[in-house]
Amino acid sequence: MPLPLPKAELHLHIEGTLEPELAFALAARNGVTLPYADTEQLREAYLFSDLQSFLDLYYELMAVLHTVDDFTELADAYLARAAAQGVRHAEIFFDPQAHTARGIPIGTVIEGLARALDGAEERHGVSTRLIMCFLRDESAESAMATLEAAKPYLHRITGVGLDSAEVGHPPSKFREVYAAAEALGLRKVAHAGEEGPPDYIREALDVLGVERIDHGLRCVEDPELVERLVRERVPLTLCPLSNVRLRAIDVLEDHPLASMLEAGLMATVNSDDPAYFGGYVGDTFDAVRGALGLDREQMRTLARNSFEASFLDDDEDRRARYLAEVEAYDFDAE
Ligand SMILES: Nc1ncnc2[nH]cnc12
Ligand SMILES: [Zn+2]
Repeated sequence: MPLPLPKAELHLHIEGTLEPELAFALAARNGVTLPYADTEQLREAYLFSDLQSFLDLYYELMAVLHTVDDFTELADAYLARAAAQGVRHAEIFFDPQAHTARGIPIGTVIEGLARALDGAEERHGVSTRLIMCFLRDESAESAMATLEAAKPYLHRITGVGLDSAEVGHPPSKFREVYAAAEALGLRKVAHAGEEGPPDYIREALDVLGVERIDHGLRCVEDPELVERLVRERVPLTLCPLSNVRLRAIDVLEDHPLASMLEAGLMATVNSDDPAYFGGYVGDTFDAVRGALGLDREQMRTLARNSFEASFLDDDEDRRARYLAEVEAYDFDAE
């Protein structure tokens, strides 16, 4: 087997890596009854009409996650899969409010994930960072309380993000929370322009001061915004398979990724919620290459961008090693 193109994954919800098999195993272990007969019936529910229809199932299935070990097992399974697809570095989102709302302490979630991440280098050859996301369809007060509750674990957390149902929940709702996160030394990203309008991307930059935009797909509707994103080299963590499954675009062949690269945008390709959207990040690279006819240099650019956009600023030697691996990658050996 040839080695896959080395890459970083920058947009990955760990709860979105919950495969049906693990969901049923954890349900049995924790005495949770799922409203699906088996994994096959569960998979049949993976037909989404929009972001909300996915989120309903995503939050429902989280009911199987209870213990520190559950979170460790979930993250370790992701890291094994990601490593096999060429991921050398992963910046992993988690949704604490989706667990604390069910009575699971935030410490259980973070300790569980951190145990898997602590072993990731040795077990899988993957370096990691953890990004704590606030649910934008919950209140700003709830987000602030979550940030407060995370204070004993800040040494584990690199940054904050913003996810869940986008439309009607503009970034500006979280102005104070992001200011507080910045004061704590946390890096900042936010989902914007997935289903929401281009102005949400502007707000994420101008009001929240984010360093990357998660998705950012709808920037293409606004040439002035595209020009700014190019000029400021703002990374976009695109998730093409997610966009198809959540009906933001009809078919992968229609995805604007190629034209975004041609426009000079700092695009990266990621999997979002791979257990639900039909592929991990290596599968996603393969899919866009095939559907959009990307050439080898475009693929190399995507890999290079992923490391350049990563939060490896505290470990520039490592970033340089990864970038050297990208430049040395031999497509002829595939
Ligand atoms: N694609 C996505 N958009 C917003 N919130 C999410 N949570 C998990 N996946 C998400
Ligand atoms: Zn996402």
